[in-house]
Amino acid sequence: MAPTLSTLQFADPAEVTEFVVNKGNGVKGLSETGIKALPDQYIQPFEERLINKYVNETDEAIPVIDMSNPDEDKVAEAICDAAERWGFFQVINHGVPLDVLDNVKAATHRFFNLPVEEKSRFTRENSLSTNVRFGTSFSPRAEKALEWKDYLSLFFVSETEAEQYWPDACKNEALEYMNKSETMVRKLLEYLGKNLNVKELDKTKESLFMGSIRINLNYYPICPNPDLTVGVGRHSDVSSLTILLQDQIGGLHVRSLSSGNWVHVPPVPGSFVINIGDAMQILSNGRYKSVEHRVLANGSNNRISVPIFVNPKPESVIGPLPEVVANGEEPVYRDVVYSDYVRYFFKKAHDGKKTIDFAKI
Ligand SMILES: COc1cc(/C=C/C(=O)SCCNC(=O)CCNC(=O)[C@H](O)C(C)(C)COP(=O)(O)OP(=O)(O)OC[C@H]2O[C@@H](n3cnc4c(N)ncnc43)[C@H](O)[C@@H]2OP(=O)(O)O)ccc1O
Ligand SMILES: O=C(O)CCC(=O)C(=O)O
Ligand SMILES: [Fe+2]
Repeated sequence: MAPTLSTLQFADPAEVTEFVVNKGNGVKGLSETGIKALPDQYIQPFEERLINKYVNETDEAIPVIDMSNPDEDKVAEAICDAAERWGFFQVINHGVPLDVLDNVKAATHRFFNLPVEEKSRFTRENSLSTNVRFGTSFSPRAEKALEWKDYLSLFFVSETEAEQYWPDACKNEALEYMNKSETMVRKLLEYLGKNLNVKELDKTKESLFMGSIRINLNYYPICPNPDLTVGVGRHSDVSSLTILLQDQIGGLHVRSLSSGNWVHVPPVPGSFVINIGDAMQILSNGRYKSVEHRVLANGSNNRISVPIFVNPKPESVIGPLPEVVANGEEPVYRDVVYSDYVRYFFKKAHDGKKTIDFAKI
């Protein structure tokens, strides 16, 4: 039977961890007990909190790019410029049908609203596939302070594997979202590649830029003391490109490369937030920037987001592209096997931009 407010007592912090992490209730389960104060293990060090009054007043904003005429040179230029100067931008009129976005958002709520017994079938311990993982925070065993977020992570291997192992509550919608976004993803990579002297997305470039796909469904429940914690701590993604669908609640902040300010990414209906990941920063020898971002916890609303991480193939060796260093430019990064890079990322707590040091010469 599901625990109720009256039966739940968290006499000591270990009981919270047992309930949230080990029993699979997640922070959503904790939030729904009606808990009034943030448990100690979620209290972030002062400097990691993103209290509104400490976010600099700024009129900076990440670019919003209209892709209605994707073959216009100015669209490609705006995207490459944003990738160099911000590492982040939003796209509108991107060609992905809006009902596909609505459906995957509804499916995200459907999955997280399942009873804990159902969701727990997909925890690291129980999941029948290592490609499907329901979890909480980022890396609970490595973190000193936990993050106020639950997630379902789906690594795409094949339609057949997804059909067999992904949760029924969301698999069709997640697959459709992934498939219907492919044309836009190719277009974005084609623009970014051309600007690096990559003439076409041939098989080699395809496996470097978009050789594997992971979709995460993120759930940020209402938090009792949002100012003391974070939804997601400062990090950069390890992908080549991330396509993020957010709902109307807001809370994502990006570090401006020019000022160092934390800049809010306002929800724009029907848009995607696109960001450069570490793999693309490495392949472009630092021309495109994977930028620190983080998510505020929220005291009044539940929030969801659905990132598609477009990555190199796990076995790919990534380093600065020959096309980029052909003109004598010094490589800033060494060659690394992509799965080694990702394992290094997942094994430690979020730490801003430090993961990329793994590949620095
Ligand atoms: C969760 O909160 C997040 C996530 C993020 C993610 C940002 C990204 O950019 S994700 C894109 C990552 N790239 C890929 O997935 C493509 C390439 N994939 C691979 O190379 C491999 O699948 C692998 C990820 C390296 C896993 O390899 P494998 O040899 O099978 O090793 P495992 O034993 O399964 O995992 C090793 C270790 O990694 C951690 N881990 C694995 N998967 C996840 C996951 N989906 N979410 C969280 N952590 C994961 C885990 O520690 C594993 O060790 P365990 O002992 O715990 O099993 C950004 C921000 C966020 O807040
Ligand atoms: O939820 C968001 O807005 C961003 C989440 C994120 O940064 C991630 O999953 O990597
Ligand atoms: Fe991220």
